[in-house]
Amino acid sequence: MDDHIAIEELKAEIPAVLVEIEQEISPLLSLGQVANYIPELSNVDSNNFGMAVRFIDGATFETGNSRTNFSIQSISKVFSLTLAFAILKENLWFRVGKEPSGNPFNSLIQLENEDGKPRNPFINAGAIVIADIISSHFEDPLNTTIDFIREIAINKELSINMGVLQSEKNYGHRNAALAHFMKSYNNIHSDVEDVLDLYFGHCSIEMNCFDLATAFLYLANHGIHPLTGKAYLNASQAKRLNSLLLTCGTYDAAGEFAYKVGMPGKSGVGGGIAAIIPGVLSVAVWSPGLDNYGNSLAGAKALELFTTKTGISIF
Ligand SMILES: NC(=O)CC[C@H](N)C(=O)O
Repeated sequence: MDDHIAIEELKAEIPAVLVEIEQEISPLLSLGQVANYIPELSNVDSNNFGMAVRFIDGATFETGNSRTNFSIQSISKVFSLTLAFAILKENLWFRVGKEPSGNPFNSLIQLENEDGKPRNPFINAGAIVIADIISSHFEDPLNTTIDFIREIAINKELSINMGVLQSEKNYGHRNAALAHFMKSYNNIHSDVEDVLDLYFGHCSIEMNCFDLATAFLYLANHGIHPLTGKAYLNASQAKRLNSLLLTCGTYDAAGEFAYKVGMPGKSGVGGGIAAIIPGVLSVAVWSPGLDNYGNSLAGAKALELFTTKTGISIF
């Protein structure tokens, strides 16, 4: 079938699919556990659910609380990796691996066995190394990172939630331990404090589903943002980043997520998940209740229903 016709038929289906998804996930909203390591996250109402789909031509479909801001947390690791990948290119992989960890995102154990080189850029240790690379490269790394995210989200208003940032710092002992441990292996070059400020800073940015779907469009379009024409990665780098999202984007549940959803995606403990289908669309979903792996329980189900009902996935 002609690609264009297939895409137009897909678009026509989506409003009804979103209605069905919202109905079907509703009993799941109470089953997840909202992140409770900082008060700002534990106070978020678990009944929230939002979803936004954006096609690379800009067509948009949304449902629920798709314009309510939430803490993007680890989804920000995709944006920081994009910046670091553009700086170091393939040399990046001397500092951080590209294998699934099979361990929780904040695990310390593997790091010791592997001499301070994190398994991949999406576990906390890996994202802290990425923050170090950005810290060493830019004069004002946090503002550079935020400006980059504002640019790809096409939203100048995006900002950090200062309450979340302060709590991340107050309760960030495990991340500090990871950073210091890697410093002992000389895999952190800047001051640990500066690196953690950047890491906590980008985790504390707030976005909504519409913003996130917009921001992921460059990954759905071979590295070029289709709505601005700006290139952030070349096609090979975009392929590689998407491969990492598929194998590592949802931590030790990445196999299950790939099996059920069939899209490269990234989750965060704020309950967001953003995913893409190359050449077609990006989709972001938000529901704060998490499963045992720290991924949005209803959010992952919504994405599974999305690919199942529409029949579209990367496979
Ligand atoms: N998985 C996540 O979203 C973790 C991010 C969180 N800020 C942390 O460092 O623990």
